[in-house]
Amino acid sequence: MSELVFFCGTMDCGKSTLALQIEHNRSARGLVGMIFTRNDRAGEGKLSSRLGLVTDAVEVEDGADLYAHLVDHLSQGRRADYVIADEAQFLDPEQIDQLARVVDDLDLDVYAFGITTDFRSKLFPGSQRLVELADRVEVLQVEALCWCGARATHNARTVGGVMVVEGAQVVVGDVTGSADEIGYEVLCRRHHRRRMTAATARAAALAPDVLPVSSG
Ligand SMILES: Nc1ncnc2c1ncn2[C@@H]1O[C@H](COP(=O)(O)OP(=O)(O)O)[C@@H](O)[C@H]1O
Ligand SMILES: Cc1cn([C@H]2C[C@H](O)[C@@H](COP(=O)(O)O)O2)c(=O)[nH]c1=O
Repeated sequence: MSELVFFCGTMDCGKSTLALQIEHNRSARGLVGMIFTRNDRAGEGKLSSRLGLVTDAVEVEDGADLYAHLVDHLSQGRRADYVIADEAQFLDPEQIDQLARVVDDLDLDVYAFGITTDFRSKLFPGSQRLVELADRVEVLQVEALCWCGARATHNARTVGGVMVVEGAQVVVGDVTGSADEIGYEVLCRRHHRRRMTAATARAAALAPDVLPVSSG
């Protein structure tokens, strides 16, 4: 029985690496995958991991019909034995419905990978639809860590290391942003709520004691 599986986690927890491993293991056995992505940091039509691996993929455009894309592909006599969709948080809810239809009507496994929540800890619409429709939701086991050592569960957007809470939902970027550009940092919930990033925690630790010291 084919399935729609949503592999999720914070940024930088190994989702794209797992997508590439699934692709590698299946193609090593002669299977052919249809790989979708959207807004990968490596550029259009790429699925890339921070471990340095990258593969070609179909860039999903606004309004593209993923079910129709597969039907066209198959009716041209070309193969697709399974589907991978990386950066699935950027897909429209309708496109997630199309992926569910690929599972049900074309009997192909669909493996979707993405972050569930944005920098304000709100669900991305595509991820919400995946949680609603997936046969299985798998949280990645290699956990990313907050600067405090706790499991990172939230994605913060930063400018110069300082967490921001205003802005567009979609801004492509990385967890290694330079000082003045928009970047991201994964945090535990406590530090996301307190807007305390590694940089602001470091600055607070270095600041002179704010409590008055008096002998009386
Ligand atoms: N130099 C490295 N050595 C070992 N593992 C690394 C290295 N750089 C990155 N990683 C691993 O890659 C993970 C990020 O993988 P990636 O697939 O790009 O994440 P995601 O798609 O979830 O954002 C990190 O959490 C870490 O486990
Ligand atoms: C939190 C958050 C992230 N993004 C972007 C930043 C990256 O380009 C991707 C996540 O990629 P990864 O492979 O999981 O690291 O999403 C965004 O646009 N908006 C956000 O709020």
